[in-house]
Amino acid sequence: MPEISFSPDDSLYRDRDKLSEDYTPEDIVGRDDEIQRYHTALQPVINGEDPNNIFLYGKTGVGKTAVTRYLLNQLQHDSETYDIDLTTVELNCEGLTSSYQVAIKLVNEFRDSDNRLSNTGHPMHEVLEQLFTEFDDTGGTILIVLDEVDNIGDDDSLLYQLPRARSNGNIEDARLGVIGISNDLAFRENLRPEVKSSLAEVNIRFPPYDAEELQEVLNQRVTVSFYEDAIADGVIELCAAYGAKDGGDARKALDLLRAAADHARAKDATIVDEDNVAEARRELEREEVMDGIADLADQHKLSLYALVSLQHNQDDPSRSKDIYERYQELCDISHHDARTLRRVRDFLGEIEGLGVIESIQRNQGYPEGKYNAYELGHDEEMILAAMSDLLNEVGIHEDVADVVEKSDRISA
Ligand SMILES: Nc1ncnc2c1ncn2[C@@H]1O[C@H](COP(=O)(O)OP(=O)(O)OP(=O)(O)O)[C@@H](O)[C@H]1O
Repeated sequence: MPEISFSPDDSLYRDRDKLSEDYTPEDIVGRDDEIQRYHTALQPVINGEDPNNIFLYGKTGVGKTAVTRYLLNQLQHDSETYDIDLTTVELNCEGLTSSYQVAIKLVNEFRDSDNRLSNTGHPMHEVLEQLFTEFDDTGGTILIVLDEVDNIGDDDSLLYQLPRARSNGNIEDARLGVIGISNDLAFRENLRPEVKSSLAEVNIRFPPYDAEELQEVLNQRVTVSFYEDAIADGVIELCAAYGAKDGGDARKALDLLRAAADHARAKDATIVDEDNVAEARRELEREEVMDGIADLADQHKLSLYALVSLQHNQDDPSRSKDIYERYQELCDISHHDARTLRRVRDFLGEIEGLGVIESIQRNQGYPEGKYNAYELGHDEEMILAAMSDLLNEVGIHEDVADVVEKSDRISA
């Protein structure tokens, strides 16, 4: 073993952790209107009145969670000044797909480890009773933040019960407010009217950031994360443009900046430059495409596999009827039911939406008319590596045997 392989290197980063998801920025920039509305909606807490139920919605990475943490920290601080007894509980509902599961988690948020409810085997009304008891025992004002609340799906009875708990006499000694957060815009629309009216007393929409706002977010984070002059001109603009193009997403912009800085650090550079950003961007886009392929359903993967295997030995784009023939062959081998040509065309359209393949419209003239042909939008090695699970199941088509060997090395 070499004497020393890892050693601390901090010539670039002042504090890299401040670029991470877990860090709550001390200052929130570019969300003044939303903060003002949110602040107003939380004001009853400081007045010792019943809190509003608040619903925040907007796409991913637009600051819903960051602004919530920022304002609740502030509220907690100010409550102490005015002797208000405030308890806040933040629960991320990812993976919690029913009211029952969320209710159990909430009960457990109020309990210590030797007193927690197990995940199954309790009638819902008992879980609710225990939850209401926890609220009353805690007393004062309780704010429950349910982040990614759309995970709860159609089984939303808890979202009906919580806002009504006090008026229905289920709790007496506590004032309860619910803050629901969602990036699934359809979820709010599809809530039952009686849930919508109580859960979403105050609605606050978080719009996507524009490039200028993202520059503000990045600049603010640069000052706490990097040493002075560590970021070359143009870097912030590039990262902001990337986030703005991709849904006005601050997380994307920050992730790109961090990835670019990691590239610079790996080269022992003391400045992050535009080349580092370009390199990091290629890498992030590649990861995104690979994740997109890995998440495809088997039928989509079979259609894609058919195209990859055809394209390996030809320069011209493949016609859907040829792709379909190869697809049927692959379905036969792997005992999947083959769908119709029309469905396979739909699958190819969806895969095109991920940027994995590209379609080209051809016109053959009479009698064939117009048709779509497809080619790959990324290297075949990468695509095959991303669907190695299907390859294990279907086996390796002879046309791509040499590529698979290479892609195994990529995914390893
Ligand atoms: N206005 C802002 N100022 C500073 N940092 C911000 C701002 N908005 C977002 N961020 C940062 O961007 C990242 C994503 O933001 P956040 O988690 O709040 O988004 P979100 O809208 O809750 O997204 P999701 O719905 O995916 O959870 C976090 O690291 C957050 O700190």
